[in-house]
Amino acid sequence: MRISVLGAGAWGTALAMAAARRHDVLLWARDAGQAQALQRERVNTRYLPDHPWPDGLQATASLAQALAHARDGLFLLGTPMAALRTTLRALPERASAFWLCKGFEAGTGLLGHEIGAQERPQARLGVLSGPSFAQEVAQGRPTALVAAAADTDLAELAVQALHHDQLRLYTSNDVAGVEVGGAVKNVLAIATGVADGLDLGLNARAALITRGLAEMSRLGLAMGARAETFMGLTGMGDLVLTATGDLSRNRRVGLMLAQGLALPEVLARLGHVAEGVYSAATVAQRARELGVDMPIASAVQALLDGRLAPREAVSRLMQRDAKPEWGV
Ligand SMILES: NC(=O)C1=CN([C@@H]2O[C@H](COP(=O)(O)OP(=O)(O)OC[C@H]3O[C@@H](n4cnc5c(N)ncnc54)[C@H](O)[C@@H]3O)[C@@H](O)[C@H]2O)C=CC1
Ligand SMILES: O=C(CO)COP(=O)(O)O
Repeated sequence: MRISVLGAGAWGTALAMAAARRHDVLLWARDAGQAQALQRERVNTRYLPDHPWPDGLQATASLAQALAHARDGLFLLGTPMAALRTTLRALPERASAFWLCKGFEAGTGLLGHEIGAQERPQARLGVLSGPSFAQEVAQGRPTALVAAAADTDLAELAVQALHHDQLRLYTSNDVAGVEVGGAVKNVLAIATGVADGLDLGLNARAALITRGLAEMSRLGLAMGARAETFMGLTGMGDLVLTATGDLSRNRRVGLMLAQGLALPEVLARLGHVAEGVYSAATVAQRARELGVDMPIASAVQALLDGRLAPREAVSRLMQRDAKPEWGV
């Protein structure tokens, strides 16, 4: 199969490497210098150093070439959420594509499938998500992902592209559920990073993860998702990974904020995108519109906006009235 991966960050590169073991894969980097370096060095020194490329992977800075390459194959969109709309707009009208980004679009508050319906209504579109640090996938360590699409044949195309010994692909048709899980877990990972950075303990972290999962599920159900999706890989699975794993950029944002660093300094040190920073406000916005209570996500947003200091954000959560664990 011919596959083009658009966006040469850590995750786009890791999946391009995985697919290239069995397919003809072209990785598009928007920066010509970066594309030349990738092609010459056959390793992504900036985003995924120490992981040499398989023979089946080539890089280009020509978007036209990348679009032609997978015209009848599969596109994997590896840009951050902020670039998903423009990337979708560049695709052929009837392309088959999965995006890899996790978040709500800043400003509009839309999920990927809602942007896709606006920009490429005739294309076959889906989302690839699940607990998966790029670095571990590049190392060939066992990982499970979910390919979610309304079109079952399209989900099967993702399986053909990526399913192999160390990478297990599950399929789903709950696109909204898979996307809400991926977007909200990033915001929650900032919260557990803050709690761990303040040394609040393992009890606090378990409470944040569990109550965060309840918030994620409430929002998802209000948006038409299915409850079981939040118990699966793209809900609980990705939340546990990101909230506890130090490879997570979102968790590291929380850890650094707890040390007292200002957000611009945190982002400069990170050197990668941390989608939770950009999604926190839109999670809160969608929750407000739908009348869904999301106290942890709201506290993270207040922290990122500079309205609360890390300890104040924690106090705000602890001072809430007692209530039943389930129900309103
Ligand atoms: N790194 C990981 O372990 C995983 C990341 N993701 C998601 O994948 C998405 C991308 O993340 P990473 O690859 O880790 O980010 P990264 O920070 O490593 O790289 C981002 C890449 O996107 C490129 N980019 C930014 N704006 C662009 C535009 N307008 N057009 C083309 N390219 C553009 C940058 O040049 C850079 O190459 C995020 O939404 C992230 O949440 C999902 C699963 C795992
Ligand atoms: O989505 C991820 C793992 O599934 C990566 O999380 P971070 O963006 O926080 O590193």
